[in-house]
Amino acid sequence: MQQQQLRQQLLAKRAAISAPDRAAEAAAVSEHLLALPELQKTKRIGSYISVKAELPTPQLNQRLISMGHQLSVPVLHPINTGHLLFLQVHPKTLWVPNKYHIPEPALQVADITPLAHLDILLVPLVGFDHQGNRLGMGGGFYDRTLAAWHRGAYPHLQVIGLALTCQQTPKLPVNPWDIPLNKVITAAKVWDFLR
Ligand SMILES: Nc1nc2c(c(=O)[nH]1)N(C=O)[C@@H](CNc1ccc(C(=O)N[C@@H](CCC(=O)O)C(=O)O)cc1)CN2
Ligand SMILES: Nc1ncnc2c1ncn2[C@@H]1O[C@H](COP(=O)(O)OP(=O)(O)OP(=O)(O)O)[C@@H](O)[C@H]1O
Repeated sequence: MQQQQLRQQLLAKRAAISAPDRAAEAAAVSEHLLALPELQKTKRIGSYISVKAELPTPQLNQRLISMGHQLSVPVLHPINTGHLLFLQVHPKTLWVPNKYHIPEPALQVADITPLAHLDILLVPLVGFDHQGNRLGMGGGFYDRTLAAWHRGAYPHLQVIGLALTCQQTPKLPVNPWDIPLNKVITAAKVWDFLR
């Protein structure tokens, strides 16, 4: 199947999940994540602000902050088009919608967290397969932003996808620029992809 067709099919499946089911899956995913050994010490964590039918992150993000983790979220890079910057979230953060209507922190240089400083990056996805391949919204933002990581630039960084169960698919078509994930967490389990 064509990648775009597959994306539409997976987006439709995701949109068909009821709000209570979505919330229940998010709660289960949060429990799995927070139980990981690497989360037992405070870390610098990159997350995302969920929109529409994505696995919801508001409660998870709030819990990560209240546990003392330092939280950053993506901003569309103002200069390096197609890349993401991560900005730390704090009580005084001003939120502005980006061109996709996703809230992001107003750009403040002091809040920039270089990718190299993050320990864990939680990424949204449209689909994933059993080899850790990821299908996103089609902007290539995470692929571009993580290209240096994939070449070994910051080996301590773990990239973890958060997903609804219906987002798994047996095999995704893989493009040369696609960046595979270390783990994907669904309500039922933590998928570990050895690299
Ligand atoms: N919550 C969240 N944040 C994220 C991403 C994401 O997938 N989810 N991204 C992952 O890369 C980046 C933004 N990339 C995106 C690329 C395309 C579309 C998009 O096409 N969205 C709508 C149209 C939105 C609108 O204009 O209302 C669409 O479904 O067609 C959205 C985000 C960074 N932040
Ligand atoms: N490292 C890169 N350098 C240049 N272009 C890239 C790179 N990675 C991806 N792209 C471009 O981005 C476009 C979208 O890629 P793709 O469909 O794989 O995005 P995605 O992973 O689904 O999206 P996202 O990461 O934003 O959720 C492709 O046309 C591809 O050419």
